[in-house]
Amino acid sequence: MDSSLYDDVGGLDGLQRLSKAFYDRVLADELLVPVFAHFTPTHLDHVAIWLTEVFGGPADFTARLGGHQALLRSHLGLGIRDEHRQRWLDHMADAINEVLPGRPELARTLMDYFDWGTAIAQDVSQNPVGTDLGDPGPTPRWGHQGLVH
Ligand code: HEM
Repeated sequence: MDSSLYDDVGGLDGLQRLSKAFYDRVLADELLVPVFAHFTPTHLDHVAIWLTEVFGGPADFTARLGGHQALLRSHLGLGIRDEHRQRWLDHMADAINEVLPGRPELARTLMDYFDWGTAIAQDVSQNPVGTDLGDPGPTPRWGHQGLVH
């Protein structure tokens, strides 16, 4: 399959709609609101730009927003627990169903990424703000067969 996941989800526009549908749910959830206490609307755009790069679109998160290391650093000190991560995944699955309905195979591939990525976010979040994470390497890329690199 030659198309990127980025193309399959409808490019940046599709990812912005996904990000919006996701945060509408997160910010209405009493379990998650304390974790997202410092949410600002830029967060929504930044997530769409991160996913653009991961799913094979332009590398704008690396060019403009600090790349892989900045993404990891955003999660320092959050102390994400198992139930936070699970709820995050539940909201993402619902948001995918809303924005990309009737595409179970695509939904599964996207959720494979989110399953993988949320485990890393949870792990990193146990470290205090300011922890030196070293060089995590380039932003990961995810395709139809899973992790590309
Ligand atoms: C694949 C998994 C994930 C991705 C792609 C992701 C993406 C992002 C991005 C791009 C940012 C930076 C936002 C900005 O610069 O404004 C961010 C920050 C953040 N993420 Fe995640 N995240 C993931 C998992 C999680 C999980 C599991 C949680 C908690 C349950 C979480 C909670 C947060 C919080 C609280 C912030 C900082 C909020 C803020 O600055 O307003 N993330 N995330």
